[in-house]
Amino acid sequence: MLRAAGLLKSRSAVFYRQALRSAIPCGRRSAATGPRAAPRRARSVGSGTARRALAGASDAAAMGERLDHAAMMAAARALVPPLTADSHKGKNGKVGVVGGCREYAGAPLFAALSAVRAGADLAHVFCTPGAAPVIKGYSPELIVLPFLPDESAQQGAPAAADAPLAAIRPWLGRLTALVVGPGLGDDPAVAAAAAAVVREARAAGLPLVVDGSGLNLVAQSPELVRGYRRCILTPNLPEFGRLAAGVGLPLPGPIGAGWQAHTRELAAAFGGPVVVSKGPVDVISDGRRVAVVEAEGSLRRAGGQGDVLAGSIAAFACWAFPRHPGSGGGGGDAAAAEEEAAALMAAAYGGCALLRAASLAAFGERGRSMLAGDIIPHLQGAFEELYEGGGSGGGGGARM
Ligand SMILES: NC(=O)C1=CN([C@@H]2O[C@H](COP(=O)(O)OP(=O)(O)OC[C@H]3O[C@@H](n4cnc5c(N)ncnc54)[C@H](OP(=O)(O)O)[C@@H]3O)[C@@H](O)[C@H]2O)[C@@H](O)CC1
Ligand SMILES: Nc1ncnc2c1ncn2[C@@H]1O[C@H](COP(=O)(O)OP(=O)(O)OP(=O)(O)O)[C@@H](O)[C@H]1O
Repeated sequence: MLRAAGLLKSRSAVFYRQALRSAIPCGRRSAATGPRAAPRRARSVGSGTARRALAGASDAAAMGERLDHAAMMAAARALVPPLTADSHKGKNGKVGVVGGCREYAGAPLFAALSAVRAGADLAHVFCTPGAAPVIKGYSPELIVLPFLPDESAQQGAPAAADAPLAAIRPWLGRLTALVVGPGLGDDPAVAAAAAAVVREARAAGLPLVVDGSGLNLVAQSPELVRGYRRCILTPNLPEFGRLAAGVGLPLPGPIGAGWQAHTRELAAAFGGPVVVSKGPVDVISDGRRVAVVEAEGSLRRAGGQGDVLAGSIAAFACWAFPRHPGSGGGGGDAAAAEEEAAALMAAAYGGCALLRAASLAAFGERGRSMLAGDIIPHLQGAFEELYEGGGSGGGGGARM
C-alpha cells in the first residue's frame, strides 16, 4: 500500500515537472530549460495538435501587445502570499461562489473547492435550496448558503432579487473575490438575483470572476460589468460567441479556436474586464495587451474543468486585491488602472497555468477516465511546482 502510494507520488512529480517545462512556450524552451529530460507518455502528446489547431488563436499576439510568459509567471508568483505563523483565517482569501441549482450542483462545488485547494482560506457557496444539501453533503469544507431563489417557486424575476440580495449582502463585505455563474442555470428569478449580486459586488469593488451561466447574464446585459476593471470573464467558445454577440462584435466563420484571435477586441468592447478565452490555449487580454497560456494540459474534455479554473483564478484574484480598496470603476488615476489591469492579468494567467499543470498530472494518472474532480487533488503539487519552486509531488489518490 505504502509502496503503491509512493509510486503514485513519484509518478505525479514527473508530470508536474513536465507541466512546468511545458508551461514555457515552445519557442523559448530550449534557451530557458534545455531539451525535455523525460520522455512523454503517448497519451499526453497532444500539444502539437493543439498548437496546430490554435494557429488562429495564437495570431491574437499580433493584435495587441504580447506579454511574455516568463514575466507573466513571475507576476503570478509575486501575487502568492507567503504562509506565515502570524496569519489568521481569511487573510489568504475568502472566495464566494454564486451558483448551483437543482440541475448543476457539481459546478459550484468544483469552483469553491478549487479556490481553497489553490490556497484561499474560506469558500462560500450561494446557491438555490435545491443544490445546497448536495454541495454540503459532498464537502464539509464549504460554507453553503441557500440564499438564491427556489427554482420551483416560479417567482417573477424582478421582484425575486430583493430577498436573495438582502440575505447575501452581509456576506459580500467579508469576501475578497466572487465567482459568479458556475451551475447557476437559467431560471429567471435566480438570474435576476445573481445580477443584483453582481451590481452590489461591483459597487463594493469586489474582484469578480464570471463563468458558466454568469456569462449568459453578461451577454444579455453587458452593462453589468462594462467598464469594471476588477472583473475576469472566462468564456469557453460558445460563451465567447454569446459575449461577442452581446457587445456587437462580429466573429468570423463557424465556432472554432480562430475566434480566440478576437479576445483583445472582446475585452476592449467591455472596456475594463479581462477576458480569458478558454480553448487549446488560453488567450488573456485586458483590451490592450494579450498573454497566451500555451502550457500543455489534459487531452480529456470532461465537464467541470472550467469550474476548477474559475476557482483557481479566484484564489489569485483574492491575492491581487487583498482588501479590495477603491472602486475598480472607470476613470480615476491612470497608473492605478494600469496596475489593477496588470494584477488581474497575472491572476488570470496564474490560474490558467495552474489548471493546465494540474490537469496534465491528473491525465497522466487517470488517462481517459480523468474527471474534473481528479484535477483538484493535483492543484497542490502543480501549485508548488509552478509557484513555490519545488513540489511535494502529492495528489495521487488524494481526495478532492
Ligand atoms: N457537474 C456540473 O454541475 C457541471 C455544470 N456545468 C454548468 O452547466 C451550465 C451550462 O454549461 P454547459 O456546459 O451546458 O454550456 P456551454 O458551455 O454553453 O456548452 C453548451 C454546448 O456547447 C458545445 N460546446 C462547448 N464547448 C465547445 C467548444 N469548445 N467548441 C464547440 N462547441 C462547444 C457543446 O455542445 P455539442 O457541440 O457537444 O452539442 C456543449 O454541450 C453552466 O452553468 C456550467 O457552469 C458545467 O460547468 C459542467 C459541469
Ligand atoms: N481544445 C482544448 N485543448 C486543450 N485544452 C483545452 C481545450 N479546451 C479546453 N481546454 C482546457 O480546459 C480548460 C477549461 O476549458 P473548457 O472549454 O472545458 O471550459 P468550460 O466549457 O467552461 O468548462 P465547464 O465544463 O467547467 O463548463 C481550459 O482553460 C483549458 O485549459
